Amino acid sequence: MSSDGIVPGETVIEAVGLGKAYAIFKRPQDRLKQMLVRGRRRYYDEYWALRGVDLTVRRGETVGIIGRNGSGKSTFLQLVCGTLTPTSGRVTVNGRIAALLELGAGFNPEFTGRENVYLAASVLGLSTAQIDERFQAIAEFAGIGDFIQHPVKLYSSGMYARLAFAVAAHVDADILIVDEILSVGDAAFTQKCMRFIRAFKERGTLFFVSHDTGQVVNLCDRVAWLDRGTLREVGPAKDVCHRYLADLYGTRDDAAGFRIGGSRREGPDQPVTDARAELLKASEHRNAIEIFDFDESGPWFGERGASITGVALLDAGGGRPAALEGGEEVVLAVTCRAERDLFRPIVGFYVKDRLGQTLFGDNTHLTYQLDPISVPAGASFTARFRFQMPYLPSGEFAVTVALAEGTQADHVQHHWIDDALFFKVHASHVVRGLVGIPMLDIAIDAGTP
Ligand SMILES: Nc1ncnc2c1ncn2[C@@H]1O[C@H](COP(=O)(O)OP(=O)(O)OP(=O)(O)O)[C@@H](O)[C@H]1O
Repeated sequence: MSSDGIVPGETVIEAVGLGKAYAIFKRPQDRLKQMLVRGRRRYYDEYWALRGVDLTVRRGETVGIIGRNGSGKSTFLQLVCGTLTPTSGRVTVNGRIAALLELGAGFNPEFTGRENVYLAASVLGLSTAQIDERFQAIAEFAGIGDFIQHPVKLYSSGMYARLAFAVAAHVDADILIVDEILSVGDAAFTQKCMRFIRAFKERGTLFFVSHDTGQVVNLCDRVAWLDRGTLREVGPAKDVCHRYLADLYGTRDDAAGFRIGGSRREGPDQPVTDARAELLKASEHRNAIEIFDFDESGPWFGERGASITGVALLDAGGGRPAALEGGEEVVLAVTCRAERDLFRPIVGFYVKDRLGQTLFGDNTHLTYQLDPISVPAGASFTARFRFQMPYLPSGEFAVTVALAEGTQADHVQHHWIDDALFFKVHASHVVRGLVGIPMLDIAIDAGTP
């Protein structure tokens, strides 16, 4: 690979000045008028979803496409697949493309899953005999059971994605296009797809669209960043994702407060204070939280390549009080030990109420996605989540903690402990809803007569 991330070799996709414009009619009747005047007058505005895109992709490359919502990613991929025709420029493709697009894989909704497998695989160039041979493997990969005999219009979006992926995985494609489809599957299926994608990378060309830049960096050699329909940058995955994220967060790369790989803190450190905070503290509604000790014996699962050894809810100064308060700044500290070398550890937590409803939670993935950390075997490390505890209704709460390795979509779960830490809220002014949020001001204005 060269310094700009380009893999040398035969060109499989070449887009030159590629563009797609849509006609936007202000009123429905304008569309009719336009048909009648046959191009002699224009009753529409032109909207360029994609404009002037030049991109060359070589055999064996893995190229990520990133960009904000509506930046033209799907339009570009549909032009490459030939499901859309360009308004300007051209795109040439040399090889068999299997596309997994966010909105449909070209299945006929009235046909059964089985019929669609035959249809889609034959469109992709397989003979009936080849499909007969592979059908069982496709059905097993999809794992949708008897649903394969039912019309796909009855499928959930997850089932649809499973079948689409199963077909694409078995048609000997040279080029695989994966557009956000992984976001609809469950975790186990996503992992299966990621294993397939990784194996596919060894032999084919991959186009990969995801809003998860960590996953893009993990998988792709090069990244193309689309911005309002134009190609803003193409280059090595990590560099381009870095600048994209900086742009997304509205800060320059080197701006204070934006450090990819470290913790990111913006704005003042002051928590948002409820206008009645002092009043609440002094009242019978004082949101006192009693904290119990870390319970190592809670139900757990995981491969134990690393372990969670401690969970504590601390005050803002890192002290370990017996009680905290809703609305206050707190730190949840999760201490872990690597039993073997770890690459990209992710530590996360959920807070659940006594009915098991998740109130909130978070993990370290986003913070470290572009500059992953490694931990050598035998070393201990602590993830700290500093946040403002919401006001909670009275009752008992449990914190579930997890330690994984990989990315959000593709990871090994090392140690997941349900109910690792309990806490109890003794009184509250929150009478409705799962949590109370700080009210910055509450007032009744005098009405005008
Ligand atoms: N058929 C259409 N008619 C008019 N405008 C369209 C049409 N299809 C897409 N667009 C517009 O083109 C722009 C690019 O859309 P596109 O779906 O390619 O973006 P995207 O980057 O894939 O977005 P997302 O991340 O939300 O999936 C958007 O502004 C969209 O509204």
